Amino acid sequence: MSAKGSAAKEQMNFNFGSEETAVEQQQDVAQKPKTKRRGRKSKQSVAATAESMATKQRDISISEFFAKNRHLLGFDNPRKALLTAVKEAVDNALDACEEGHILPSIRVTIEQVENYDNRFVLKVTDNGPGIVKKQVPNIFARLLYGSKFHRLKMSRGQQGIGISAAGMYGLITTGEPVQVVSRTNKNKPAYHCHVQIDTSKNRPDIVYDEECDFELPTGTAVSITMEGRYLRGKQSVDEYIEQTAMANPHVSFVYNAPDGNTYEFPRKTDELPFMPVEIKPHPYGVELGMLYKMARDTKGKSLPEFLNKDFSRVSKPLSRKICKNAKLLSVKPSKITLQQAEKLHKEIGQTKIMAPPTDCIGPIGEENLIEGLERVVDADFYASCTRKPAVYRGNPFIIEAALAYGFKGETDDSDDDDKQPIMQLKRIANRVPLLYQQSAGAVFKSVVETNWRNYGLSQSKGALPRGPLVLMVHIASVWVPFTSESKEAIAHYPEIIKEIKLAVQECGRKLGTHIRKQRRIKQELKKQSYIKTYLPPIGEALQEILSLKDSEVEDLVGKLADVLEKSRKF
Ligand SMILES: Nc1ncnc2c1ncn2[C@@H]1O[C@H](COP(=O)(O)OP(=O)(O)OP(=O)(O)O)[C@@H](O)[C@H]1O
Repeated sequence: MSAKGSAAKEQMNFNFGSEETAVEQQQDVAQKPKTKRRGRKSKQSVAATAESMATKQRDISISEFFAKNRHLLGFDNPRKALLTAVKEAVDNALDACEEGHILPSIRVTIEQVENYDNRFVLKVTDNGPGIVKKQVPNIFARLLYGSKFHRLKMSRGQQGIGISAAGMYGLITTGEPVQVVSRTNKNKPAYHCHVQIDTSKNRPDIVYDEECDFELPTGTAVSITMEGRYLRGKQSVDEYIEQTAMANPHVSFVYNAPDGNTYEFPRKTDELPFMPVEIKPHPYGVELGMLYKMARDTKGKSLPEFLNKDFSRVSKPLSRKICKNAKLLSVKPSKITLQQAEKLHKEIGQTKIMAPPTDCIGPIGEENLIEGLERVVDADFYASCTRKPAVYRGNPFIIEAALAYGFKGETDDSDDDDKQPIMQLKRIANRVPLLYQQSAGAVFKSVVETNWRNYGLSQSKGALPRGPLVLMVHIASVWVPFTSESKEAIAHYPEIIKEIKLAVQECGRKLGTHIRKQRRIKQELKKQSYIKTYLPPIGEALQEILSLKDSEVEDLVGKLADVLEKSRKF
């Protein structure tokens, strides 16, 4: 064997372990000194072989994976788990009502189970269109099963994991199945079902089912018994409900909290929000591998037909132009090669294509944003801004911002900036409040990078500004780019950050004008009160100098006070 050949062999042995090396390795192990074990014989780890490992290699069901990694879905501790379960059920209830063009009326009830400190029954009832009997088990006891993942349309849910994960968490922590009652037609009975997930198969087991009555003509009630912890305050269920009410003025909420309190949020508007429609993907957002797969799976008979039918904003003439420029006019989509797909992909990138349609996303709207804020914050000043639609990775999105400044009932005469509270930042995605990981996402980054000193607030570097201020930022998109499956923070896409900054700056400018005016008024009032304090002694001095009568002095002081009043600039 040549030197080159033997070097190559050595290399191979090193990489893949030939028989020789395996024997050498065994000798190596045999030569290693045996460690002395004291006391009872403990089991020794036996070296695995490829064959012994092969006996253990098998499929992992998605539910087994998420049962082990429940923190990825927001079930990392009992307090957060309770919030996540409420959120999943309420988000679904709202999505279902809006898809059915029904003004949502939602009731959330959380009751502590007797004799258990940490066990709760959560029940969420909606007046939506209901769920057909056949789908109930899959929806509540099978992960990655849903109607929203494969479409491009704004909705709260998108992954198809939420409610079944909450049911699975309930089952794991208490052994209790999910209970569902749903009615789809007022002339028919409701369907009642107890269902639990078989985690090894990711399939539902129906424990019990029957026909029954339901309090509403159509709708769904889901009950989950689960381990949880109820604490009020920041990142609580209470805060989530309050912020959901703020971002959804068209929803009527009744919330029965575990401490016996009932909170009601009557709807502020009888108008349903803008109803988004489904769109096709935009060619700019499609990556090469996906384009290749889509072309081979398409029903289109030619490449231009594929581009025209499967994408938005590609007209027939434009689709022909793209294929012609890429010299692919005669290629059948089902026979396209990877190299041809790459040429097509390149040509798409070089062609000017209109931005995607935006009727797939609905903003809350400037008026509704303020109405929503008024629902929860009684302030002196409100401002809002809805930006024009923009696009990230081919997905259209809209950014909105609204702020409330100067909380009524809280006297704040302090000129000391350090005594001012830190701004309260509320992040909303597709009308759902995000309560965790505030500083991890694009909203926080954009807000701290905005120079709030320009708008009359104090701000330390890299921090939120100070002031009696609530700022709400909403992103509406067909696909919100969350940083994880638990949907807590928005990824740092530069296009999104830019839009957030522009929306926040517009509200900031309006706030700046208000704050400057307020400061002028304050200074003016201070000046006037100062002068008013000295009016009587001035009168007395004038009386002495000019020998005036008492009535003349009174008249003079009155006139001076009038002049002062009329000179007010506000
Ligand atoms: N209250 C309800 N009324 C009608 N349909 C519902 C209701 N709850 C759930 N669904 C249906 O069940 C599907 C699965 O819901 P699930 O919460 O698991 O996922 P999702 O809402 O699609 O997405 P995500 O995991 O992001 O929340 C939904 O897509 C919807 O079609």
